[in-house]
Amino acid sequence: MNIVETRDLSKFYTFDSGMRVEALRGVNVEIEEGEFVSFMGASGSGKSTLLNIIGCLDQPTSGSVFIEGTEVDYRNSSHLVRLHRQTIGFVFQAFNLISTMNALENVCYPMHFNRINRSQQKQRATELLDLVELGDRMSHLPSELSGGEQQRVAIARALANNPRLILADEPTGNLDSVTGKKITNLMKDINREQKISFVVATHSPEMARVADKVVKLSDGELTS
Ligand SMILES: Nc1ncnc2c1ncn2[C@@H]1O[C@H](COP(=O)(O)OP(=O)(O)OP(=O)(O)O)[C@@H](O)[C@H]1O
Repeated sequence: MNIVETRDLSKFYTFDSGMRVEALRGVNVEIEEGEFVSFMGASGSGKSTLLNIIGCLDQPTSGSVFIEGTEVDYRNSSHLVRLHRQTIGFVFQAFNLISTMNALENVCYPMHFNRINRSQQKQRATELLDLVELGDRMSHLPSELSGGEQQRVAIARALANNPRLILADEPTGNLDSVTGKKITNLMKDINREQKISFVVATHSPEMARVADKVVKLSDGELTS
C-alpha cells in the first residue's frame, strides 16, 4: 500500500502585481509504506513546497493528497491535527528544538498532545534518546549540544508518537559532511529497522545514495 500518493498536485502563488509563481505543476508521486524517498532538484524547484503539502503544513491550489489511502481534507483541522499527532513526524534543517527545554523534555513534548502520562513519556523519551546515542546527554539544553546532537534529538522527537511517516526538509543542510553522513545513516537505520517511511527534501548526494527512490523536480514538475 502507498503511504503517500499525490494526484495532479499544483501550488500557485499570485501577487497583486499580477505575477504568478507556479511552485508545483501537476505532480503525481507515489510513496510505498516503508520506502525511503529523496526529493531532489535545484533551489526553487518545489521540494519544500511538495513536502509541506504532503505534511499538511500548507495546502495545494488544486489536486489531492492521500495518506494511508485516505484523502487529506485540508479544510478539516481535526483531520490535520490527527495526522500530525498520530501519523507524521517532522525533522527540519534548523532542528527547531525548544531552547528552554532539555533533550529529554524536547522528546517528551509531542507526547503531551496524545495524553500519554508523564512516566510513560519519560520512559519512551529515554529509549529514543538511547536509540540516537544521546542517553548521556538527556539533561542538556539545545545550546549545550552540537548541531549533529541537536538533530539527533530532533529525530528522537519526530519518533515520539510512533509515526508511520517522517518528513525531513534538508535535515543535513546545517551540518558538516561527516556529521551529515552520520545523520543520513541514522535515518536510514531507523527506516530499515522500524519500517517507518522517510521522505527527505535534500541537495545531499549521500541522502540520494541511501534512498530507495529519488524523485527529481525541476521548475515544479517531476522529471523522473
Ligand atoms: N510563500 C511563498 N510565496 C511565494 N512564492 C513562494 C512561496 N514559497 C515558495 N515560493 C516559490 O515557490 C518555488 C518553489 O519553492 P520551494 O521552497 O519549494 O523550493 P525548494 O526546491 O525547496 O528550494 P530550496 O532547495 O532552495 O529550499 C520558488 O520559486 C519559490 O520562490
